[in-house]
Amino acid sequence: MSTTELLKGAAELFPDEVVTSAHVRHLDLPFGAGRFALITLDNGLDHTKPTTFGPASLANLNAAIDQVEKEAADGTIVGAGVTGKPFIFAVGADLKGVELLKKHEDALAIGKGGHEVFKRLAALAVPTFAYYNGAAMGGGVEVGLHCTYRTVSKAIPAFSLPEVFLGLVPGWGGCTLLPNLIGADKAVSVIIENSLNQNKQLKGRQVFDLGIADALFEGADFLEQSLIWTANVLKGDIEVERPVIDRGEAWDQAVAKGRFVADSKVHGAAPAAYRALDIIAAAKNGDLQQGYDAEDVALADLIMGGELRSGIYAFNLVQKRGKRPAGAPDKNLARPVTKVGVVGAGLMASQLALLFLRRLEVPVVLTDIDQERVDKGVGYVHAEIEKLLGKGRINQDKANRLKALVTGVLDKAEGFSDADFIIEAVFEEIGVKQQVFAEVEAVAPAHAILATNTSSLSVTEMASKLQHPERVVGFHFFNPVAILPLLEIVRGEKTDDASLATAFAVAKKLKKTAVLTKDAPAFVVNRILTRFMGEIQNVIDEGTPVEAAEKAIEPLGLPMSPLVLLELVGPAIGLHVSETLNRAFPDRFTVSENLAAVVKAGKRGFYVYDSGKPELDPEVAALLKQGDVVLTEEQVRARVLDAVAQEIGLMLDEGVVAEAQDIDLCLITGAGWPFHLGGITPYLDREGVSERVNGKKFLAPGVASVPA
Ligand SMILES: NC(=O)c1ccc[n+]([C@@H]2O[C@H](COP(=O)([O-])OP(=O)(O)OC[C@H]3O[C@@H](n4cnc5c(N)ncnc54)[C@H](O)[C@@H]3O)[C@@H](O)[C@H]2O)c1
Repeated sequence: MSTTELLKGAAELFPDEVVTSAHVRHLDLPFGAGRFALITLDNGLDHTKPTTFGPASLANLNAAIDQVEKEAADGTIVGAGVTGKPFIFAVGADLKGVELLKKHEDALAIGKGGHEVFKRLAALAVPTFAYYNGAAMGGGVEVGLHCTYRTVSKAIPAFSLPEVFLGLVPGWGGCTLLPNLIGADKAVSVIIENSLNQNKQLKGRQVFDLGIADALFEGADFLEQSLIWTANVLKGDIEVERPVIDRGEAWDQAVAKGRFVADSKVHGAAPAAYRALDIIAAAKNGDLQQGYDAEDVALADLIMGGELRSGIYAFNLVQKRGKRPAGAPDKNLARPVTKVGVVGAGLMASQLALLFLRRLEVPVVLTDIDQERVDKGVGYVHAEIEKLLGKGRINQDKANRLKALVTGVLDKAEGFSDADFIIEAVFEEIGVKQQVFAEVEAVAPAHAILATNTSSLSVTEMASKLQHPERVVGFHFFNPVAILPLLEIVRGEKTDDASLATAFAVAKKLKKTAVLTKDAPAFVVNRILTRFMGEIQNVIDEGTPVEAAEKAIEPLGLPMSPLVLLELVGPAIGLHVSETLNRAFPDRFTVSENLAAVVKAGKRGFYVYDSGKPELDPEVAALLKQGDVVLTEEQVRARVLDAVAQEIGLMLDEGVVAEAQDIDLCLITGAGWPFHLGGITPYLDREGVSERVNGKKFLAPGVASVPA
């Protein structure tokens, strides 16, 4: 089948494709280097709608190459280049269309379509150049990899091969060409490590340093500089040197390292990274066509699998729902925030002070119960600003300005009398928090918002003794604050719209993913995690060995095992939250005697790491009192997943969040729950757990589901 026929057939599968044009214009290169054809990829929309490739877009590029091919063959042009519309080069395959594909053969056709078109670029009779002028991802990057040379702008906002992150492989040449260009080690870092590291993006300089691009230019006159460089290359005045690729053992080691990274992130539970690594491993022999064929098969298999649907679902949640939170009140009601007060200068409070300072750049006042603690909190913020300065993330002026904006006081009246937004992060005890809010209300302006970072207590109860409970909101951050994007915004019974709107406006400035939750015990993430961990603890308490209980959860591919997570949270905090939830829902949340004993013994967790790997601490083993019911791994998994599905079902019935999507958004952004699961509800739906437990699926048909 010809490329044109292949793409025409595929176009019917993508009914709503936003079509990218590939416009060819001609220009004379500087220094008399000759006539040049420049293809510009453009979908005709502004830069917020990046250029993508579906079959019709590929057909347009194919037609542009028809023209350029003739000109190259008859000597009309000396070279050809590809660039993008302002701020965007191209961001790859049209995922909306890919999601709709229902047959393996159709998925295969999409892979082949891309390959056939891009390969023609590589086969032109003249040298080709990709000018990465703006964001380049996936298929966009791969178009450029087929060119002879590449330049990149210092100003590009993002550059990545994010396929593995989404549940695919870079399947239009990425897995094959990149290791052949820059070596397996660097290719693995881009394709596997960056993707699995929350889809880390490269900046222009890194693209150049990695050897993906041959030249790096300022954003302001990028195309002009690129064309001058092109002229110099074509005239032989600039010679591009490429490293000799080590095809020996180093290649195998790089692939092994990639497998180690994949194992540590997804524990074999998601296939994409492993499929990509197989192709990278095979690319060692330099046989490009063999690599492209393997890419086609892997891509089609993955498009038909569940991981991609979950990946796209999760991506859309974070990109869309995360930015436009469901249930947020009219943003025009929000009041300005020009000064922030933070009560407590402990672990969370000092991180919060730093965050408010950096994002709002307004005065931030910290307070605590003694001067030493206040000084420690301010000292922490200063030290973090110094670190940012040291890393070149801010300049000296900004560091000085930020440092001058943060102060510490003992007297709340002195610090908070002109603050508009005051957040408390003191001990997790309702009495202490009520007392703190009463003291704050006595000195703060009437319009000031009183926010609480409580992890599990009732916001309504906390506000109940105040004169103005309507200005209290829950503002629950996750530790580490700089890394976890989630912010659960809790509406108390009396919270008014203006206070809530202000909370959402602040969250936006803090660049957090805000999710509105009802004032229910432990809100979203802590409630689900506590039920999840609680059920694992239950099966351990009943008699299943610790190692077997942990192993049963591995197929979920969580970033860490449940008991390692407990260590991170702190067993005492875990116990405390389970006690709160046990008071609220005694039928479902138990307080484990074994966990209480571990906490009482002052242990930081169940494991010791003497051998480098977690092993049950013999002292903890001696403390454990277990029953004699030993479950199989399947039974443990079923118990735990059933418990989670039941809890989510109840939370949705109670209206803790608006929809199941919010649960997934919370788990992804607040607990690092894997993208390849799409949070948790698509997984529970797919595994039949939701229907078994609640009689129905969490998500509507077609959302994040696998094609029938
Ligand atoms: N640690 C976490 O991972 C985490 C995550 C999210 C939310 N939280 C919540 O944040 C809050 C603080 O937790 P933390 O881990 O930072 O605790 P922490 O013990 O590190 O800090 C609490 C600070 O509050 C101070 N404090 C106590 N009473 C005070 C008062 N009356 N006036 C002023 N300061 C007072 C203490 O001296 C201490 O410095 C808790 O509500 C907790 O549930 C904690």
